[in-house]
Amino acid sequence: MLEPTPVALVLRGLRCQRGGRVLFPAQDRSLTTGSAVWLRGTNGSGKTTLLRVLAGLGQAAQGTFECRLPRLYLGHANGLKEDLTVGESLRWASALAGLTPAPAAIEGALSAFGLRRLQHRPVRTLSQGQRRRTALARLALPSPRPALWLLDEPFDALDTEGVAALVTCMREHCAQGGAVLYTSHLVVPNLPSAPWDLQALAGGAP
Ligand SMILES: Nc1ncnc2c1ncn2[C@@H]1O[C@H](COP(=O)(O)OP(=O)(O)OP(=O)(O)O)[C@@H](O)[C@H]1O
Repeated sequence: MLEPTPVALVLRGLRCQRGGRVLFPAQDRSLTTGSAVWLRGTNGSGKTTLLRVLAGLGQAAQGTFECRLPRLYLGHANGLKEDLTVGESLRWASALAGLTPAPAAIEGALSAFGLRRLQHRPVRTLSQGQRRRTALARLALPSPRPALWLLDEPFDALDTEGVAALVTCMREHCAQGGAVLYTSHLVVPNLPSAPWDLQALAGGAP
């Protein structure tokens, strides 16, 4: 008999609020390891708020959730320091995550996002897409354990090649027993994903 796929995340009646308003109906959901889930919803429906709560950066209004994998959250903002180079930024992000990747792993992650040629360039000289690639490169570092990635609009500012690099990275992560919950306003090609629709409550949208 096949073993059931392990659960990465469970939500039980979870609701979130901003500015004192509850944003969406109670969510009862689960995400399994090895899967990517596309969190969809209109502007203002509460996707960012929900991801931040799941990342431990905000409080739920009601309900609970249980995450059975380590979490890695990447928000809208790239969180880069203007004076660091691309290579230093990746090493800094690794250190913040408690990782000390070997030089070959850093090179591999830079290559995965087409950044090797830019590795000595300061962040302040990068375009928006190059900044996004730099922030995302940490996803291509070898990880000691499968994780749940919580990615808020990770495809923003990426060109076709950047989208393909991130899709490859997400697919490999799922194949290795990780899980991904991401938002995107556009359909992402070649990324099999289960949809999760967040419906704003009346008065919850802009
Ligand atoms: N600082 C704030 N104070 C009060 N309300 C806020 C604040 N920030 C956001 N909101 C409101 O919370 C709601 C949910 O915002 P959130 O950013 O989670 O939505 P979203 O689904 O991620 O939207 P988008 O698709 O536009 O990124 C919105 O209606 C927004 O107006």
